[in-house]
Amino acid sequence: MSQENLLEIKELTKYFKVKKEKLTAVDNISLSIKKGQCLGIVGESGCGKSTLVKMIVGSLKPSGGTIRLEGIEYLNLKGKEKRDFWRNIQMVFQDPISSFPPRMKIGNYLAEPRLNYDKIKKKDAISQAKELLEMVGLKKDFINRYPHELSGGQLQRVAIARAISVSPKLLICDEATGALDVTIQNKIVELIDKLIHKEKISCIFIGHDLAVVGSISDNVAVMYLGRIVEYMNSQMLEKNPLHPYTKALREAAFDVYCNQEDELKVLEGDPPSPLNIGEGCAFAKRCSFAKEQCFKERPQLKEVEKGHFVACFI
Ligand SMILES: Nc1ncnc2c1ncn2[C@@H]1O[C@H](COP(=O)(O)OP(=O)(O)OP(=O)(O)O)[C@@H](O)[C@H]1O
Repeated sequence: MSQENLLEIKELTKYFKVKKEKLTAVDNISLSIKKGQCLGIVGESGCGKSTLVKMIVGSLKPSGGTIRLEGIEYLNLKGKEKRDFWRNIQMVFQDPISSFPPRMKIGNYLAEPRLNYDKIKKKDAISQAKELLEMVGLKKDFINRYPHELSGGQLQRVAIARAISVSPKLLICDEATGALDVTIQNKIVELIDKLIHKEKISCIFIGHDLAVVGSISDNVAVMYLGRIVEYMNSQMLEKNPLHPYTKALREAAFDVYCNQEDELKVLEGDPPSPLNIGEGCAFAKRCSFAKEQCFKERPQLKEVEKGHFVACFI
């Protein structure tokens, strides 16, 4: 294990049994995240993003492969070690309101993780809650409010504050801005960006919008039907994406990368069923460059320049 890597995922796979058939949701994925870096994961609905995250946070058991944080295969931990471990990985979800207990004041909600993990005094936890609120750009007196008294964007700030309250090593944002309108979305992305750098937290930022994901991430993995089809840093994503699928996503993300006057190109067709991916490249049927080989053989992820990996024969 490299000294610098915080998270290492090796050959991770998840199958589901659907009516006696095997559905491949995550197919042999290997990834690593360095300390303090943000990895973006992008792909259309159904490509396996949530399944991948559920395995990282221990809510789904992998069918194969390993996940290590600082070298520890943490999914096998038991008892106190397991309890203590989980503060290291915190999540922010898409829908802020559903993750809040409606009758719990914001102050108590923010104080709860420190009370549980560190057994600090309630008075100290509430005072830290006020600091956390200020850190995420909210007023201290929000501690006395209930979730329904806050907007979606404000609630998402509180969710982020709670996630960082226990000084995690890895913050996972699963479509964390997806339910917010665009101006609020940008502010939340800026906030996450500022906090992960200030607190030196590594981050996995998941979304279906390449522009949003690219704007916060150091490296981006593009997923298609359970596999990574391209992995590169955000400069390569902006200047030289190579996989036809990444290019199509990039063109669709016109607001950041393209001239707003350009015609918006939409990716046509649906991905094939994960029950029946077939032999060839899973993207071949939607790819305007596909040649005979693409329908017969599965392209493997290969390094084409330093740090830039692509699974494509073209
Ligand atoms: N519990 C399950 N049982 C059977 N199939 C599942 C299960 N969970 C997910 N899947 C299937 O696995 C594939 C990947 O789903 P997943 O939710 O990981 O995709 P996603 O990229 O997160 O999509 P979205 O952006 O819509 O959340 C899909 O085909 C989905 O239908």
